[in-house]
Amino acid sequence: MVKIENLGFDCWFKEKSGDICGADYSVARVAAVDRHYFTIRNEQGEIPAELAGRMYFQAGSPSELPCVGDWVSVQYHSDDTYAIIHGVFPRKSFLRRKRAGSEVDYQMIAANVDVAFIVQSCHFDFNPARLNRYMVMAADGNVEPIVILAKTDLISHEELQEKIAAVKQAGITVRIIPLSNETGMGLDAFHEVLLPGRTYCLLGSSGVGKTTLINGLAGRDAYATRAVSATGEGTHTTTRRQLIVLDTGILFIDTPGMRELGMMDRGEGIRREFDDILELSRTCRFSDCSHTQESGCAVIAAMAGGDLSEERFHSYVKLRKESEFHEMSYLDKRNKDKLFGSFIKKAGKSMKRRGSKRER
Ligand SMILES: Nc1nc2c(ncn2[C@@H]2O[C@H](COP(=O)(O)OP(=O)(O)OP(=O)(O)O)[C@@H](O)[C@H]2O)c(=O)[nH]1
Ligand SMILES: [Zn+2]
Repeated sequence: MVKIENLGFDCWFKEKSGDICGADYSVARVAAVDRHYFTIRNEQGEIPAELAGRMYFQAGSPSELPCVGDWVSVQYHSDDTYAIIHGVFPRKSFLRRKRAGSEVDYQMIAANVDVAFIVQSCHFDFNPARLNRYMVMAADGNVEPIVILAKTDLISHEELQEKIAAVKQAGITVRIIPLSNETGMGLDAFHEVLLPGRTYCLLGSSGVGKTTLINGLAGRDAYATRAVSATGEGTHTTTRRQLIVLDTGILFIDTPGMRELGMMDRGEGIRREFDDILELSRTCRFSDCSHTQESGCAVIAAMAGGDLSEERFHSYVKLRKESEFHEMSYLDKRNKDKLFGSFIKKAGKSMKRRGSKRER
């Protein structure tokens, strides 16, 4: 059986127990969140959980509600098969990002992450400015960043030295681990960083080799999907495990928010990389020009005149489609979050339900 300390509950959190956890409460860690459905991890394993209705009322914003990695105080019910979360511990560190269009509203991505590996592939993905944005995010949340330059097998030794120099040139002074899942180079250095009871995450664009790295440590089913029963309503939802405990006692967090971060980033990259096309499209006759058949389309004119290659335009269209898809799914979720009121309504109902059970 693992102890709560093995899950990362160290002195820092213990000191705060008095304020958060009364005698009737136990401590557990949030392992997955899917809207109102929580999965918590304790010494025994994973248990579905629900927030006490009071928590919805007391939270000033959604970012104060528990997220993956948070330590929470809970009470167990139904022979310990189900838990109610009553409080959240202060966060030692966190990863969050500003919600689009807001200066003050944040989306929590994960809490209590000790080290974030910021992964870029040496090949197409390499971009020191983007690395720096991740560095800022880590610093904002008190998370230690380590840079991984992945897929070193795709470039020469000299090119790798240039890339490392470029990272340092960009003002990044943290540790850099060049590695390749293909040749095994650098994997030892990566493994040496990992300590039992500490929590890690991998941040970076899609396709840079994050999953391959984790699978190398954990075996294929580390993040396997698991059914979590939705409490009370008699429905079921399926949540991918977001906090995993490896056999070696090392903890990894991988949340949908982290994936979206990598995707969004790609959108930004596209805007920068294809700024010539964006510039052109500003001079199209119609502001919503699709650049396929419209008269007065500056993009079509540029292609006809040989100023823009069709190939370049097609790769722009392809990448934009991908990134729009991911940004849309993000907006979708954001809108759901905006319905914070519906959270509260639901909480009210579940409070009433529990209240009426007690009266019986
Ligand atoms: N050449 C090379 N290819 C690699 C390396 N590591 C992973 N790949 C390949 O790169 C592709 C993407 O790897 P993943 O591990 O799925 O990348 P990811 O970052 O998890 O991507 P998402 O799951 O989309 O976030 C796969 O086809 C891997 O086989 C490497 O070190 N060198
Ligand atoms: Zn056009």
